[in-house]
Amino acid sequence: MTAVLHAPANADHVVRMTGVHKSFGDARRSITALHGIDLTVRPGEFVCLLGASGCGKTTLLNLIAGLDKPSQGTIELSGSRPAVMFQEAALMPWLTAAGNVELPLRLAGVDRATRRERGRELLDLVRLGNVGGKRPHELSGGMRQRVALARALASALGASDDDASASLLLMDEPFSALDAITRDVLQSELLRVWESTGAAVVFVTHDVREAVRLGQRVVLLSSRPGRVVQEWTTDQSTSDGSGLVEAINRRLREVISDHASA
Ligand SMILES: Nc1ncnc2c1ncn2[C@@H]1O[C@H](COP(=O)(O)OP(=O)(O)OP(=O)(O)O)[C@@H](O)[C@H]1O
Repeated sequence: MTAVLHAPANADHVVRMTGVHKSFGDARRSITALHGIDLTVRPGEFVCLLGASGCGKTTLLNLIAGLDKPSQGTIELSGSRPAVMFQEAALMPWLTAAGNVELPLRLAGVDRATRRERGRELLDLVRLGNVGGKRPHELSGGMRQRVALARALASALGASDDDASASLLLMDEPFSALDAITRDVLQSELLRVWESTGAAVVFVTHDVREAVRLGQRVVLLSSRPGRVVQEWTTDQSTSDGSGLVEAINRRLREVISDHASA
């Protein structure tokens, strides 16, 4: 069975994937990118998807985002369509930072006064309240990613935070093109923004440290075809996470070498 379903608004999950397979190509030359994925993300949860290059992380996000359809299995979504943020900010160069943040609201038919106010609020949230009038080429890479985050929040949350519990933000290696210092700053900014909005986040990365720092749960995918190999719950209150980073790195190395010798 293949289906993308809509769960009731008060569901105990923002997305539930059951037995999801994804293949590309035709019967003669087919690539299986994902094999039997079962994954549930609860409202407000922060889940990191970790795996080696080519294991199907982006494919999985695209399926949740509705940008592609599963070959088999079901994907149940509650709330509205998830918002996506990519490695590149992909801002509209002719719009100001504020104009970019307001764009999803404009497309959703939100009136001008409300979207101006909401745009300002979201730019303030990502600490860019003073650059709303600048265009993307006038901003640093880190600032552009902050604008992209504010725009994704506008798309996920809409004109107010009232229904944030059903919102889902999908992030595909959003900080991997940034230098280490900017990445570190943006990771803590993202945690602050996540805590203040209450939206759920699915964050794709191949960086174990980043996954452990950000996620409440880290889900490891095998090399292609991607399957869920193991999951860890992080408990950031009791340790600095270094033991967990080491354990996940060990498992990741095993997964990669199993694949190389298969
Ligand atoms: N549209 C497509 N047509 C054919 N093959 C595809 C398509 N999209 C992805 N693939 C293949 O599916 C597999 C998974 O790709 P995907 O981009 O999801 O991996 P990934 O884990 O996100 O990789 P990376 O970390 O390098 O970005 C790869 O082998 C890729 O070549």
